Amino acid sequence: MLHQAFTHEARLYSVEQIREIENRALAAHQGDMSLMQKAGLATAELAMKIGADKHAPVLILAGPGNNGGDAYEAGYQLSKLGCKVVFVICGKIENYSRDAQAALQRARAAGLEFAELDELLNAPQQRWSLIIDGLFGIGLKRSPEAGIARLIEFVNQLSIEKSIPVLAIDVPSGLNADTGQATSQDSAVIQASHTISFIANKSGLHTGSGKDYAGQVSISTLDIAEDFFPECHSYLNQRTSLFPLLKPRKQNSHKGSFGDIVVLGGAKGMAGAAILAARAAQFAGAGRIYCSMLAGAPAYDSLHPEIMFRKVGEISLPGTTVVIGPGLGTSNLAHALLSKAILTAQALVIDADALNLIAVDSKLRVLLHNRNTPCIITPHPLEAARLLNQSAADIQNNRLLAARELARQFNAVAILKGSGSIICDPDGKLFINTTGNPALASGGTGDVLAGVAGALLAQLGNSMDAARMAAWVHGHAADELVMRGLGPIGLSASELLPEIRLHINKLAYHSKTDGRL
Ligand SMILES: NC(=O)C1=CN([C@@H]2O[C@H](COP(=O)(O)OP(=O)(O)OC[C@H]3O[C@@H](n4cnc5c(N)ncnc54)[C@H](OP(=O)(O)O)[C@@H]3O)[C@@H](O)[C@H]2O)[C@@H](O)CC1
Ligand SMILES: [K+]
Repeated sequence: MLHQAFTHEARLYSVEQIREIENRALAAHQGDMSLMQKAGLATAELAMKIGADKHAPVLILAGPGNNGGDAYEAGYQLSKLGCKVVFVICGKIENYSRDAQAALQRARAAGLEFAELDELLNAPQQRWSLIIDGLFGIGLKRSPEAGIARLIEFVNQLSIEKSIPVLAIDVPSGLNADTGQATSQDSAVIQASHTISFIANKSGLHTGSGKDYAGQVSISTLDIAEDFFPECHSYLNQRTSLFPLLKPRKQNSHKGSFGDIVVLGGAKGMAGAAILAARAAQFAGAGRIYCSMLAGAPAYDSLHPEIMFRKVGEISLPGTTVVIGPGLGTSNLAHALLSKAILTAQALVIDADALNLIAVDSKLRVLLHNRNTPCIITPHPLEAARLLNQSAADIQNNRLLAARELARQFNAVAILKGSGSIICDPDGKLFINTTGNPALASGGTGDVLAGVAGALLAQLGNSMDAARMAAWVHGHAADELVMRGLGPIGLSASELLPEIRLHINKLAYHSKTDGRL
């Protein structure tokens, strides 16, 4: 099975799939400990690593379901390790499952401390070494009601003011584990510094708002055997799976070996977008780069004279990889160029205004469908909303579903941009990107991504591989620059270029040369 090539950390399962795995594992009764006891032990072990200590108590919030059961087991294990714990019960315990009842009884029998919610809210000065969030896991169905929402806000405030780590059990409470969104726009979500995800990794921890709420994610499979896991179709887009894609270059190669890129865009007032995409294609290793701008081409790019400018009517597209959209506008000429590109380009990246043109023209969709190989489309949520005739909020509410629809409807590999960009092919195979940060939320970074995707498509010849590598290297370049203090505030799209070049070279050569280029 393909998924076995990926680690447990890299495989993403839906809540529905996790419920199935859990049910099968529960029915099989493997080992002496229940899954909940294992979950509690794994939580306690992580808690000890990230801040639980013997000098200040650990605050443990236990909710109305099995997530609460995990919390009691974790507290019990922590007490055995010498930590003082204080539980706050949130919700009716009459409805607890048998395992959760047993966990609560074990904690009570061990004489552990329980506090009332009001006591906690009225004692903001109490010092805690760690807060464990066991309010809701994958069973969250609606927005936390007022009392629990107030508790979540209280905990978030406390952890920021006093720098207390917050460990979320399975999922930060209030977050949808599939979509990475809160149940409604203003509903409360625990802001965790760490999340321990049980049985499998979950998409919602890595896309949309998930990255902001989950903090550092670790996985515990609860020792469930590999056979219990079904084939999975969603993965994290990580560096390790990109290594084999870009091969070291042969000595006997020439500029024709690495593809001709044609950037089409740059209407009046937006010339910079096309130039950025062209420069990005240069830095990402394309052999020859041409640029045609609707505003009229300059004689040359003085910073990168290697880019060749051609008049719009003079450019030939067959045999080339076209990047169309950066600064293209939506004029009739833009439309005509897009039709021509879809009909004749060997390979294609469609970005920005080219996507807006497709959104309102069903004939262009038909042309896209008739292409033999999927192109790459790179919408941000608003462009995706136009393409799918939805609102941007609809897109964000279920980014995975939106990416799958985009890929299927447009016969494309879609890169749905945003926090945790999603890369999906027309068959529904999906990757969530692991790199990138708010430094990329500035003008021009999308043009750079389109240019890099074009150059990698020309070199790799496969839209999914190119899209995955482009998204990863684009985000990783921003991460590295931010680590050196060059962002997130004020990082410009142009500064990404040399960093992208560095990391593409590392991907091609690092594994072969033990880190040396
Ligand atoms: N089974 C096992 O052995 C294992 C389970 N595991 C653990 O169990 C977790 C899943 O447990 P779960 O299914 O009980 O769901 P959970 O997330 O605890 O919440 C459900 C409760 O919350 C309630 N509720 C929901 N929304 C609400 C709201 N907004 N405001 C108020 N109440 C709300 C809901 O009420 P209801 O809607 O049914 O009325 C129900 O009572 C999983 O994430 C993992 O941590 C792992 O240890 C592996 C072994
Ligand atoms: K939780």
